Amino acid sequence: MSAVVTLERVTRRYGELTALDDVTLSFPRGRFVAVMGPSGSGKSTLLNCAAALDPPTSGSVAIGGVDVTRLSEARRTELRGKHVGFVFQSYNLLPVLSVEDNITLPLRLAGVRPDRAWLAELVDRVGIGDRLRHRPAELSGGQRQRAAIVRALAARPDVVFADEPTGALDLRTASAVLDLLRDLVEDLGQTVVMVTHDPVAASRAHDTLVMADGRVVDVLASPRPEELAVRLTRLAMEPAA
Ligand SMILES: Nc1ncnc2c1ncn2[C@@H]1O[C@H](COP(=O)(O)OP(=O)(O)OP(=O)(O)O)[C@@H](O)[C@H]1O
Repeated sequence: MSAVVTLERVTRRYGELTALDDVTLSFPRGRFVAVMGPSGSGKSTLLNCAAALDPPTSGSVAIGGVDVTRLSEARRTELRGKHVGFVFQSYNLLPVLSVEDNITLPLRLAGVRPDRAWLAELVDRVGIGDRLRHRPAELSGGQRQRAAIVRALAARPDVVFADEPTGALDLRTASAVLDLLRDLVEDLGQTVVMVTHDPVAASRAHDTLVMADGRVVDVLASPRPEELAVRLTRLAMEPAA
């Protein structure tokens, strides 16, 4: 399995605090990987480093074979625009733009011509074809997240990072969005890395990384939600090293 994103001995410190502690891992192409762990264990820091948003204090990160730790801020921004997609808990859609303009905005900012056939396929797949001319406020939470998923995939990125993508959704809508993400991985070979606090959400991924104190302490293949819940409860009860 080829790796889309590779972290080699990545450490991220904030002053005295080590948020990410010598992490080496890779995200294989076409996998859906969940990242779990207690609050403060380093999940967001891992995501930010792996997505070239935040440079590590030491170690290296490669996306699509390019060592992003050696790039200038401007080149990292350019690389993200073309190779990395993002999905957030709060959707991050611009309220004044139509859904369609929201979807194509990152492409236009990155100077990439939208591939209309690809966008039509994505829109059709996620089922928001009749909502493109609406403003985000006129959509349900689930529809907004579907629009945000189309936006994330529009540039055919190497990898999509999703930070609590179902955190603001009710159970049924969340389940449908997770099905959609899993289908995009299975059918299109997309790579998705998802941070979540929800063991049920994580159980829909192929693999789950469990973090504690800035390290990856477990990699579980297709874990059951109960198994994850027990593991996380134990970690939350363990005193920090
Ligand atoms: N910009 C920052 N400045 C200083 N400390 C930070 C910064 N970002 C994160 N930290 C610290 O780094 C550690 C890891 O934070 P991180 O946000 O990665 O954890 P997390 O697992 O995502 O937590 P949560 O589940 O609560 O979002 C925490 O102790 C946090 O306080």
